[in-house]
Amino acid sequence: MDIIAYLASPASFVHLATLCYVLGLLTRNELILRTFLMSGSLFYILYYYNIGDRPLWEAIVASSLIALSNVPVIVRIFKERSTFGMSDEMLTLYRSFPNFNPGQFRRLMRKAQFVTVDQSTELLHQGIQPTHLYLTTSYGFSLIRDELKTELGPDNLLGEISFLLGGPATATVIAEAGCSYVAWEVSDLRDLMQRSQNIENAVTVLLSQDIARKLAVSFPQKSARPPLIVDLPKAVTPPL
Ligand SMILES: Nc1ncnc2c1ncn2[C@@H]1O[C@@H]2COP(=O)(O)O[C@H]2[C@H]1O
Repeated sequence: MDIIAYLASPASFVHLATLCYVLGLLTRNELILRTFLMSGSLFYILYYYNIGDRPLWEAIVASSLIALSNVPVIVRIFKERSTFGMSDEMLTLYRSFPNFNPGQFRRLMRKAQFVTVDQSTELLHQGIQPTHLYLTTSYGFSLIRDELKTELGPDNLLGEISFLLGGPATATVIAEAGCSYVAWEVSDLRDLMQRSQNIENAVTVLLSQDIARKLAVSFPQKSARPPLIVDLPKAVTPPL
């Protein structure tokens, strides 16, 4: 049989369908797997349509349902991996989350509040447990610790130390009139992290990197509290 006749015959469709299924099942990449499974189902549909005197409609409907069931998952994977449809404002903000994939970033942003301050507002108070974590998106933030004061600009996380350590704020932060920030309720963030291990990892890395960046330009005024030393029970030597 020459190649043209073979490609036009129903046998080629079933061979291609099988090849797609086999290649799909050999990969661990979910997008490729689902694309192969869908292509395999489409070749089966062509096969069932052409194999007999009349199309095998029952088999065509079954294969169509199998092919279609891949579509929502393929769309979801695309949305996870692509910034398609994000506004310019979101794309700019996304640069502050380099270790998040677009899907994780979208989930995080669904919990965010975007605030522009019209009068001077205290966001964090030294010694008091914060209710929110903040990301500055403009200049105009005053950071006050004990008798020291400095100004902070955009792209700074605020409240990440108490978020990670579970203690009170280590400084007071005041947002001056006109400045803007993004805020997350601590409880929403913890909830999100509890539901997704990947988001928990991404948030932890983001906060740790922010602290490391701040530490790189600070000098200790006093020594940090030493690690807690716990008296562990002595190991019992089993009798011989
Ligand atoms: N040296 C610093 N440089 C920049 N930001 C700081 C510094 N010290 C404290 N902060 C911020 O001020 C916040 C006060 O609340 P947290 O201690 O939770 O987290 C703190 C940091 O986000």
